[in-house]
Amino acid sequence: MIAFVNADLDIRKKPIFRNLNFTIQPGELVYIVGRSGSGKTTLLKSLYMEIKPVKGEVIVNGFSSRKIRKGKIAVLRRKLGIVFQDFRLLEDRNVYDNLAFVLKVTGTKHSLIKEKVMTALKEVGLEQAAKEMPQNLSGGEQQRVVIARALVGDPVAIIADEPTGNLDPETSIEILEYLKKINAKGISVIIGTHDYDLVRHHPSRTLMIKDMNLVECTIEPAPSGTCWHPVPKQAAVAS
Ligand SMILES: Nc1ncnc2c1ncn2[C@@H]1O[C@H](COP(=O)(O)OP(=O)(O)OP(=O)(O)O)[C@@H](O)[C@H]1O
Repeated sequence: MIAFVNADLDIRKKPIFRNLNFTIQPGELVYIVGRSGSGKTTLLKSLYMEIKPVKGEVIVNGFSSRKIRKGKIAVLRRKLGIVFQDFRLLEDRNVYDNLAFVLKVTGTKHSLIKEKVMTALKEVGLEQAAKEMPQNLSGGEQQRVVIARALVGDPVAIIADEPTGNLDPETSIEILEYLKKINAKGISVIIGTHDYDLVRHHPSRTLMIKDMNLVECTIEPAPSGTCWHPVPKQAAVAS
């Protein structure tokens, strides 16, 4: 479970969020949407405690930002799979070793590594690519490897920051399908994105950044019907 309680988030003393109060239940798929610079990355970073609230707290999987000790942040992060827009795969290792690396540094028993890596690769349909070097794969395939890497440690939640930012629209939808499949297993998925088209294709709970806070919203067509905009829930009901 994720809970923000009266939380203020700053970046270098610049206020980004004020008085955040919301929860995400286990197993939810939630989009965080907002224009460039509104604070999507900041919010996602606070989930893995790279940024801590300057006031109030965020509680993630039982760890409070107010109480967590430095050593426990690594423990929390092991239960979170993190997916970035720019993949961040190790280019000097093949796909298998990129995943195995995560398990080795977290002290997984040697005898379990192969099975866990191959199971995660199967989840994203890439078991045949285990021996490939990441740079020989397409962008969409690399992002699927990143998703497998995020899954390999049996996370309670996947946190994805613009996971489709470098991909074409069709591949983006495919990536979302993999994330939805993972979510169907009960793993929470939190996605920061400004790709409203993607949200429209795979609708789910959507939180929009507005006035340094988050409002529940629905992705609705603009009057022209050609562009899609987030509409705050109350306004959507009224119209
Ligand atoms: N290292 C930094 N130093 C100073 N300001 C920063 C830094 N990182 C982010 N910011 C500022 O904090 C605000 C929120 O940034 P953030 O990256 O969270 O937004 P975002 O919604 O994820 O943007 P984008 O969609 O462009 O990635 C922005 O105004 C940004 O300029």
